Amino acid sequence: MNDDIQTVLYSEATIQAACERLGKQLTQVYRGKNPLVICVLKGAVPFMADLIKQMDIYMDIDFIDVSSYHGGTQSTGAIELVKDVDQDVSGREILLVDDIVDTGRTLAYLKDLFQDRGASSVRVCMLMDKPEARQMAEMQADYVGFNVPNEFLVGYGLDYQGKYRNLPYVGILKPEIYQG
Ligand SMILES: O=P(O)(O)OC[C@H]1O[C@H](OP(=O)(O)OP(=O)(O)O)[C@H](O)[C@@H]1O
Ligand code: HPA
Repeated sequence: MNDDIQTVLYSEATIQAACERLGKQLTQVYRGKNPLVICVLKGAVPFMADLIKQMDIYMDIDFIDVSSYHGGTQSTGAIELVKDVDQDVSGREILLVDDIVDTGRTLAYLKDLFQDRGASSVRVCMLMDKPEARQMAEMQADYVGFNVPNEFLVGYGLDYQGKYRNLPYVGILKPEIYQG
């Protein structure tokens, strides 16, 4: 699997340092607030696991699964709710945790969903922000690990056709992998 990678953009150590920095920041923001921290499946699993270990606060966690890429490199535009959260979000301070904001469509869908359900706040923590790909200009994350180039990335949760999520770093695939 590692042989399929052309370039490593963010090493394991660089990602862990970002988790530590974000975790400290979020500890200050949420101390005493008992937030509901929601992991956006599946891509955010490695980031969620590392981030929450760096947050020294009481919290609840939950999981939601929405999908728009269906395995390929282009957003299909239509967001599908595959699995909802288990908990009532009304009156809760929500922190959405995801691996990447790209076009912004997933984030727009999720913010609307939780605001409509009466959350008292909805903030967003993304490991990566790809600003050049944004189709919804107003969609910004509140806390971001890295601004990334406008390339299709894999690793640390990000997949191509369901694979590469388990790489401990983020990189770019060799072109021949896309060409089959
Ligand atoms: O800003 P956008 O263009 O909407 O893209 C961002 C979303 O795309 C990816 O999820 P995907 O829909 O591929 O599901 P996955 O996490 O299960 O891979 C990623 O994890 C984000 O949730
Ligand atoms: O760059 C990406 N790679 C994998 N999945 C994604 N979902 C949005 N952007 C990306």
